[in-house]
Amino acid sequence: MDFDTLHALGKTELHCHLDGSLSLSCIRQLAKMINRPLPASDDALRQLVQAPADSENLADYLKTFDFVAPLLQTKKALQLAAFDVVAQAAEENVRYIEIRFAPAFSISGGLSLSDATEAVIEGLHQAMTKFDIVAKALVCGMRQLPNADNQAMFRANAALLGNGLVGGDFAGNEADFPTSVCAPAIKTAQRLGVPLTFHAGECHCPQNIAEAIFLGIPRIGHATACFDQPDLIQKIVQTHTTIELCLTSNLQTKAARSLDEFPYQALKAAGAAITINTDNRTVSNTTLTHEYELYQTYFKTTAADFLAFNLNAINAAFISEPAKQALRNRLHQDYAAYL
Ligand SMILES: O=c1[nH]cnc2c1ncn2[C@@H]1O[C@H](CO)[C@@H](O)[C@H]1O
Ligand SMILES: [Zn+2]
Repeated sequence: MDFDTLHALGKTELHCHLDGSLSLSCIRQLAKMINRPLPASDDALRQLVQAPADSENLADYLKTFDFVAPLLQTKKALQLAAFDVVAQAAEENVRYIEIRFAPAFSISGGLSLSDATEAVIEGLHQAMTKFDIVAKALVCGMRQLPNADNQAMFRANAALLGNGLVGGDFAGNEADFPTSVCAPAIKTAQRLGVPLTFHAGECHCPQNIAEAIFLGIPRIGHATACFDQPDLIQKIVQTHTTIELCLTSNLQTKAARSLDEFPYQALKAAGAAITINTDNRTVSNTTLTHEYELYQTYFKTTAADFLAFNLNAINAAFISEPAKQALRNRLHQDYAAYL
């Protein structure tokens, strides 16, 4: 399929970070609101908000997020940001998206941990009235924060579940803070009834994936380190764990040092539930359409495969069964001409 066809096809995305996906025009608007000077040329700005080409690891990649954090400290800013990311997704015919962000990174201006989420939800709702898309929010605990902080974040947000907020995640510094360190906060989120996904396997550490599955987490972001671990892949399949693959991001963080270390082929051959995601549209300089094009080029992924991955995403989405059925019907229509 050519790029225009991939662009026009209906798509779904489970793994997209708000702060890593702001358009340059939104970044300019938010910077203006706090009188922060930015380079005049978009090329120069892009250099500041994209991961450096020579990122050596996840920690390097994550440094890029420091640039945007000061821009996301008011309700208005978070609302505009959420609207902006949904607009980008809708433009490339994403029908369902879950957008994640870390409330703990948006409280330095006086917002509470739930104010921040309410503002994001407001932006998502505004975008849904304007565009043909369903957009939901996930709140991220951060691995490097104390468990008490992540527990407080999930407690503060649990009351918003079902009203635009549909679940939680853990992101951040995986190399120094393995899954076991986060277990107390994971268990708190689970006790509060927060459906969870979880970043794991981005630092050549299959154990972090295994532990997350052992803790009962049904979705794993990345899971890159399973590429050469057949027993772990079997575990992923047996437990029906859904994997949120992020190809471009993995090549940048060196989670996969080459395409051979990307787990797509191994997971697909084993029959695992895989999904295609951008991770960070701006930091990784990508779109979902571009990711599809890469899979087609590198792995000969077909329209039938893309449909199956989208249905996997719908199955794993943190929404009601009737909402899932409506999205499935839509996707079947979208792909019918290409099967
Ligand atoms: O690929 C990733 N792995 C781990 N953490 C990430 C990744 N992308 C973004 N974040 C982290 O998640 C926070 C909330 O959106 C971001 O601020 C960033 O620190
Ligand atoms: Zn991520």
